[in-house]
Amino acid sequence: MTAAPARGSGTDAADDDASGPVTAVEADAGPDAHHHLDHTWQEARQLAFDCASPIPATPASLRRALGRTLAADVTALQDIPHYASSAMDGWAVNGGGPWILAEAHQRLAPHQASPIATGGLIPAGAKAVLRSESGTIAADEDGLPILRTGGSAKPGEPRNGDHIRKAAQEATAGEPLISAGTVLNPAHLALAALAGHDTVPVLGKAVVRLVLTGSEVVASGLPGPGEVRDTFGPQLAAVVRLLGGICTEEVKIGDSYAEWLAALEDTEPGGAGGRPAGPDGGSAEDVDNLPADVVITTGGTGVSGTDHLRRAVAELGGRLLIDGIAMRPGHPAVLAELPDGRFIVGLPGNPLAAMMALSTIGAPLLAALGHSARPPVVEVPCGATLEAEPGRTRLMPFRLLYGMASPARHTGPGMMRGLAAADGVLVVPPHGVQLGSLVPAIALPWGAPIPDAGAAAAKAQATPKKPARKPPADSGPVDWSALLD
Ligand SMILES: Nc1nc2c(c(=O)[nH]1)N[C@H]1C(S)=C(S)[C@@H](COP(=O)(O)OP(=O)(O)OC[C@H]3O[C@@H](n4cnc5c(N)ncnc54)[C@H](O)[C@@H]3O)O[C@H]1N2
Ligand code: MOO
Repeated sequence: MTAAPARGSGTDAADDDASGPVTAVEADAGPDAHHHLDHTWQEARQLAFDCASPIPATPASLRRALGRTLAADVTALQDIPHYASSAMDGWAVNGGGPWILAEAHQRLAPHQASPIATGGLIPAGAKAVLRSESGTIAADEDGLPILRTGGSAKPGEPRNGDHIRKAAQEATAGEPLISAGTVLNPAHLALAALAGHDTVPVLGKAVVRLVLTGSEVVASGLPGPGEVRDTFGPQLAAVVRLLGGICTEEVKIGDSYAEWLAALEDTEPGGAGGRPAGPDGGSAEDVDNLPADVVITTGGTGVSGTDHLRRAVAELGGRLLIDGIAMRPGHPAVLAELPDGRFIVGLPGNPLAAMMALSTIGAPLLAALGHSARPPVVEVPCGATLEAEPGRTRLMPFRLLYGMASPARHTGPGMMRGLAAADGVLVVPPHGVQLGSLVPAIALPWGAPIPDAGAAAAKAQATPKKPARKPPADSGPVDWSALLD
């Protein structure tokens, strides 16, 4: 097998050596075929990663910072706690009892006490807090109220310092609390608030705008003949989020060129009929007002009179970085860059084709913009023999059965059933795969990582072992795919 002449650095070994020669192939022949060479699957993936630089760090409000990666250490802006406070409801006291009651917050002289609530500021002069259940208010001989220990008070209570939370107990001003590189969880956000921060610096992520096209597409109910239910609205924003982008807006347009051009021209956040796309949209804070870094379109990548993507990109002065990938499904996928720096990811309209195109070029692009490594390609033992299909890589959703990858059923370009049940996607090289041999695979954005049998085998080879007992003659791999429903 030939190693890939990678465009740029960081090519996965699994990409190269398991997927055959990486030479560009002729686009499908036919009256409307494009007169250019398609990129191979490997080239497209690498190019989509290499074309983008990480988006600079930005301040994010605490509510928006969950799951983001901290770009710089968070330090305490002042002592935490920044004042001594009471840990109990009761009285702040100075010295031993009985105590004369003073006004709250007033400096306490010896044998004076004043009422205090949990969290209340310890007044000057106070040495301890007496819990409310350990004290009683009585009248002295002159009928004035005095505080005495009683109730559940233990002997010697209160000792100096009892129930006082000292200032700086948790941290002193300037102390680092959360390290750069941490992926922020809810407790980190609470700690940052405690430390006095309103925002935290986070690594940049791509802001993504979705443009869903097609006048036949209906968003709810049962579609009539010639209509289709929208499969992108319910999933795309979520998948973009799983791939490391922030989906701020979703725009639906019909099939006219004017609508296409307007949708791609529009850089106004929240402009032209857009609506917030799921949980990342909504109430205005940081990201909602940022222009998109990436526009993902669906449909219109084909060659019919209503397929306007390439023309709109050209009219806007953009350039096509990828115009067709030698893969199936998802072949007509497009990656373009506009003069203002926005990337356009053109996904085919067929639902499975779109998701395969998104995995191929959208995932590495969003990873590069979002400071992440390129999603890995691993190797799994193939549970079926897959014939050669010269000139194109096939992306096949698979189920793992007894550790072997069996291609799922219902995986036509317009289907979602196979992907919905899948454990990952096989990247079948043009020369096919023999039953039992290793085949490259990628994980699903929402799925568990796939155990890398290739890496495990390489490790086992590197570690000399006792000779294994000879396997029985009939112990070859079994094609389990008949078990798939
Ligand atoms: N003469 C040729 N025709 C086609 C070719 C070709 O090479 N020559 N390629 C085929 C392939 S492969 C694909 S993929 C599609 C690409 O189509 P488009 O990107 O132009 O998408 P549309 O034509 O708009 O739609 C295709 C298909 O997808 C349905 N669709 C669109 N949006 C949605 C949605 N939101 N939810 C569900 N389904 C959607 C649409 O109704 C069509 O059925 O072109 C082939 N044709
Ligand atoms: O590439 Mo189309 O992507 O077969 O459906």
